[in-house]
Amino acid sequence: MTKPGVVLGTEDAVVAAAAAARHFSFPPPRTGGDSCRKLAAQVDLGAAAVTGSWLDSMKASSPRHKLMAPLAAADPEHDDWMERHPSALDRFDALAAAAKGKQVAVFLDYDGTLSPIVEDPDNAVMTDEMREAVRGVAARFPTAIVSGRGRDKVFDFVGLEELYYAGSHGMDIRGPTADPNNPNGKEARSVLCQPASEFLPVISEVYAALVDKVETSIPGAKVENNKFCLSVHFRCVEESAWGALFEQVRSVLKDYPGLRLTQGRKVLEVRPMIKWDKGKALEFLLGALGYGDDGRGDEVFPIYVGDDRTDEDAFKVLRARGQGAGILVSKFPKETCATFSLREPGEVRDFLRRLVLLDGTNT
Ligand SMILES: O=P(O)(O)OC[C@H]1O[C@H](O[C@H]2O[C@H](CO)[C@@H](O)[C@H](O)[C@H]2O)[C@H](O)[C@@H](O)[C@@H]1O
Repeated sequence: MTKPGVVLGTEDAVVAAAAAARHFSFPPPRTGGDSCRKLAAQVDLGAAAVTGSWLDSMKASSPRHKLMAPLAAADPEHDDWMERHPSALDRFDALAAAAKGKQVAVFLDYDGTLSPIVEDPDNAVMTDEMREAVRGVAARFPTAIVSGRGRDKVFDFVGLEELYYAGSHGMDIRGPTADPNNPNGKEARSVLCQPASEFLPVISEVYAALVDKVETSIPGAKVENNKFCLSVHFRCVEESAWGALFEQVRSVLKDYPGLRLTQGRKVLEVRPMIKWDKGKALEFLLGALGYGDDGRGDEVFPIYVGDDRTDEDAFKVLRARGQGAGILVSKFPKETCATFSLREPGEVRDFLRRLVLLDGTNT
């Protein structure tokens, strides 16, 4: 079946899109375009892997760019990037017009999107204001959290039963356990997807090995068990020890060819070697909501908000479907497949509050 792009519902949308800057096109072209090159979250772990290239990549995961503050507005790099990835708040009207008449569905990454990045992953709480904004959106639209965290852990942080949760980078999906529009009782929707369940024993084994080898020998390193995947944090590790940390991780993983290594923000992620990522989770959830390839796929307007390399897989899915809005949370110009940008979680909260006010045709 051919998938049509989003059909703008009003004249306003056409005018708004036409007014967009020269490098910016919305709805996005289905094949990606210049700004959507292959973004490698995964790095080769084989014999040819050079520690130097890993180090470059680890440094790139924590860029020290100039802040995108108003003062930086004269910066050509900043201007060019903002032209290609305008603020979702500034372009909210165009986005709302494109969504008109469609079912909005909202997908939210957690760390760096709903909660600010902090040194200790166990302290990455979200504010009550953010929780209320998410609660408001979930009362209007199907809403999912898509996180690298273990599903139970991210649920503990968010604490809203009416959401879908896709933990472990989408390898552990569960539907809502309560319906905000059905105050008379709980509704446990039977959505469940665990494509990597056979890897549970090996992940536990590697977790123990990494704690033993990396945490004990590299000061500041922290290994986090996210159930179907693991995080090796180096945010609190001296940069001079990053190479040693990578070598330790590689020496553990060499005995586990079924696992692969990817990168996030000052974190190495150990994941099963299966074709599953946040993009697949997004496709699964859209299908579960009745908007898969085989059904009413063109009737939905998915909005995906995320800050990390792993979120690029979801942005790519939206590009490929030629619909919805990918929104990258970043203060710095970054290569991305997202269409829009927001600078930090405070802007995400403001965006969610505006979404709640969309007129009634989007429910
Ligand atoms: O997909 P996400 O919800 O963004 O999860 C990705 C990883 O996020 C967490 O690590 C990141 O946030 C930490 C807390 O702010 C920060 O200390 C760390 O440097 C970041 O990489 C989480 O701890 C990881 O397990 C997730 O995989």
